[in-house]
Amino acid sequence: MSYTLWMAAAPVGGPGRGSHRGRADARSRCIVIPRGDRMAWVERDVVALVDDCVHGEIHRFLCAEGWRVHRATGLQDLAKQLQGHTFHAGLVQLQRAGNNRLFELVGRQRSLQWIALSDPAFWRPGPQHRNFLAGVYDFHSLPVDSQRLAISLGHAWGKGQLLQHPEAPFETLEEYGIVGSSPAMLSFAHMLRKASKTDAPVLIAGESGTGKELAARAIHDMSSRARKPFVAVNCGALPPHLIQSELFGHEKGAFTGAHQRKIGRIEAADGGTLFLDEIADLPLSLQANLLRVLQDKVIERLGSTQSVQLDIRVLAASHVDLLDAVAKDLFREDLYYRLNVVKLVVPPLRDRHGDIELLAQALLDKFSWETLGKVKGFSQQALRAMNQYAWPGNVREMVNRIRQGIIMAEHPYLTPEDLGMERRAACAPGLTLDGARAKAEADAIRSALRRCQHNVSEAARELGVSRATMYRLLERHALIGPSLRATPPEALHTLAGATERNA
Ligand SMILES: Nc1ncnc2c1ncn2[C@@H]1O[C@H](COP(=O)(O)OP(=O)(O)OP(=O)(O)O)[C@@H](O)[C@H]1O
Repeated sequence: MSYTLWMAAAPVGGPGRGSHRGRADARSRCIVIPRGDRMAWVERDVVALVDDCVHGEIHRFLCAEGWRVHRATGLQDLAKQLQGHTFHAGLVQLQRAGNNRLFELVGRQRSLQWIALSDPAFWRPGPQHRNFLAGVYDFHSLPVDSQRLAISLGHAWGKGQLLQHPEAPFETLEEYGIVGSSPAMLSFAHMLRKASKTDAPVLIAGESGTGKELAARAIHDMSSRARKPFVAVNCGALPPHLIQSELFGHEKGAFTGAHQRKIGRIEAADGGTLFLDEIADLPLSLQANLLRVLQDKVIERLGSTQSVQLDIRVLAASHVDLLDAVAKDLFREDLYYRLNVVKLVVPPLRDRHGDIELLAQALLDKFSWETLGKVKGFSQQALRAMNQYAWPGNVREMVNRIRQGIIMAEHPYLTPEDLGMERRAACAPGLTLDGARAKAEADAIRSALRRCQHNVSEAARELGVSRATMYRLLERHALIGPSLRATPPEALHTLAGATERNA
């Protein structure tokens, strides 16, 4: 059975009730949804773990609004009810049962959307609640505003119903911290799930900050190696003179300063998954050694002639086009084909239509505890600015902007200025898509530079690009002002040249 999409946003009893195409029928405890020329009747159940007082407050109201409330008497009863019935929405009171077993139980439910009721005087989120907070659909302070609860319960139920729908071909990756339900992300999630079922190497491509490392982690967590180590190595961040010993380890006395045996990162991943991020930055000399690891699953520590047999799965990521690097003799072709058995491409944020608000809200939920919930949401202007922006630094840029906004905000609703997005970021009429992207990119760079007092390295970090890429972008957008010209021109060229490989 399938329902029209707007059903998820058709709360019962909220403001504008008469204008909604769905209406509640309290006697039959159903929501009435017109589908084409006929009506569909859908029963709406909600499971609730709340104390007597809250139950008394909400039970009558929710029943009158057409909800069937299944009250759990405790954690065990909740677990039993969840096993015996498919719920799309749940209510959980945090002050009463805010313990780890509850958070675990709540986090395990895939499609069920939870609404948390809490009394801020009794329950305050801490860092250990991050995952839980990111997974909860909505929060309400006690005493409950019934009208608002009915609205968000309607939304939560609709979302849960859509996610649980047996005909839905794709599932999101939210349980792995990857937010997004746009068609591009659902299709990516579908492929990622398939990739996780094998032991084959996976090459994860995608622009900087799109979530390649998160994707690698999700593949590992879904795989049969989930209980074994996940070792991530950023090949671009290792100093060239240390890279071999970092990756392969060394024996005592292998070189001056090698006072004791050291297990390298590859060996540390034995039994689990080795994730090689920014693989294009691996020097050619080490690419040959890595090829051997992939082919024979053996390594030799520096200073040793003994081979160590390993059982590892290799995942690699790159934001540069590796085939292009192969064509330029910067990357070994044989290694490329060894790594590229399965290829996943993480879509850039600008192509994830519909995900911007979802992601922004999830990030706000994740980070707002840092200021004890001082920030409640986004202003309409901020949402518009975010939706119109090209996000050259992808999700990482969004993370940075929202964190900064939360810290700097003077009001409960973040404005475009709090996010470092000027209102004029909106597209000017007559601008082509490429023109709009270029303009947005230049605006983002200007704002980042301003925020970082024109410190190029810091601004590059904030935007999620390398320093070399940053210089190339500065040149492209003619943004190299007097303060930046302090960098010697030859250094600029070297950097820009290096970037051709990277960007
Ligand atoms: N879909 C997502 N949902 C929630 N957070 C995300 C998502 N994608 C990325 N992030 C967050 O964005 C930041 C950047 O993600 P990540 O490091 O995985 O990107 P990357 O593509 O590996 O970047 P790079 O190419 O620079 O290595 C991290 O803080 C990550 O948690």
